[in-house]
This record gives sequence, C-alpha cells and structure tokens, in this order.
Amino acid sequence: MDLFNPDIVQNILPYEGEVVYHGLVLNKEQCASYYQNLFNEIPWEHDQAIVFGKHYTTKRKVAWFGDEEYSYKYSGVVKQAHIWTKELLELKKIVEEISGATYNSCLLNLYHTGEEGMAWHSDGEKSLENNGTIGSLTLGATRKFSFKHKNTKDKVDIILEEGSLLLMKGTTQKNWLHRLPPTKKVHTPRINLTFRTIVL
Ligand SMILES: O=C(O)CCC(=O)C(=O)O
Ligand SMILES: [Fe+2]
Repeated sequence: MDLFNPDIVQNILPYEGEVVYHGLVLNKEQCASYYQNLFNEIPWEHDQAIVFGKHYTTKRKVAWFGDEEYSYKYSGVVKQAHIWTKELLELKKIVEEISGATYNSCLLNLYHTGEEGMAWHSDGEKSLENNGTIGSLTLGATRKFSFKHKNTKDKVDIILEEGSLLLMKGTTQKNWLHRLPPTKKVHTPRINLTFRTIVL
C-alpha cells in the first residue's frame, strides 16, 4: 500500500461496516452555485410520518428525486419522487465517478439551523438495495455526524465539511446507526444529498 497516495482513503469504522470520508469533491465556486440553485429551486417540503397513529411533521425539509416518479410508502406516508434536475444529474455524475457506484435516486435534506438534525436510524429499508453504497454530499454549514454500533454501542464521530463526500458501504446499515446531532453552535443552513439505489 502506498501511504503517500492521497487517493487511498481509510475506513473510519473499526469493524462490521465501511464508511469512507472523501473530503472535498467540490470547489468553493461549485459549492456556492449548487447551494444557491438547490436552496431556491428544489420543491422543499416538511417530512411527514405517522407513528402509532400520531401524525408528525419535521422542522427539517426534504425532497426526493429519481430516474422515475417512484412512489413508496415509508413511515406510514406515501412519498413521491421528482425527476432529476440538470444540477442534480451533474452532482450524481460526480458522486458516481468518485464512488464507482451508480444511483437511481436521491433524498435531499435541508436543515435550516443547527437546531434541526436527524435522530439515530439506519437506511436499511426494504426498498433500498441490500448492502448498496449510499453517497452523502454536504453543502452549506459544516456539521458533526455520528455512528453508533447497534450491539456494542461504540461511537465514531466525523465532521462533514461543505463540498465533502461520505460513502456508507457494505454492512454499515445492518450493524450501525447514524445521526446528525442538533447543535446550538451552527446558525446557517445545511443541504445534504444522499444518493441511493432503490429497488421497487
Ligand atoms: O444529513 C445527513 O448528513 C444525513 C441524512 C441521512 O442520514 C438520511 O437522509 O438518511
Ligand atoms: Fe440516513
């Protein structure tokens, strides 16, 4: 192994999963222009869930895009995908080239301030490709992101910078939870894009 080759990236999980932080894959100009475009053009909506018959609405906003107008029921609510925009297709291409995987959909999240986050979960729903790679791209504010092993409860934190790409691969979703912890230190929005392969 060539320790001096910056192309070699390390797995940040100690066992039973593979998470690779690629650092910056977009430059400052790209970050600024994609952020503006997505913030203004995406049809952002509050996420809805029905849990034990109770209806919840998130402060965070979401949007779902894909190759087709996929629809599927998740958390008791039917979600409907929009067809890729030009900018999302450009970002998908960049993420596909770096990750060596292909994706047919993308879930976008808009966190208006640090007080909005996402609770512990794994992305192992039935309609996601089994052990498929998830490519997670960050625009806007820098935030901490955490992993917790489902059995040992071991924790791993990572800082996700603007323009960075994080890949979650292999058995990660089966064995580890992840979350975006809320923080009082961040006052500006963050947009996150998770490129995925769904099987319907
Ligand atoms: O905002 C993030 O960095 C992650 C979002 C996430 O985990 C998800 O959409 O499933
Ligand atoms: Fe997730």
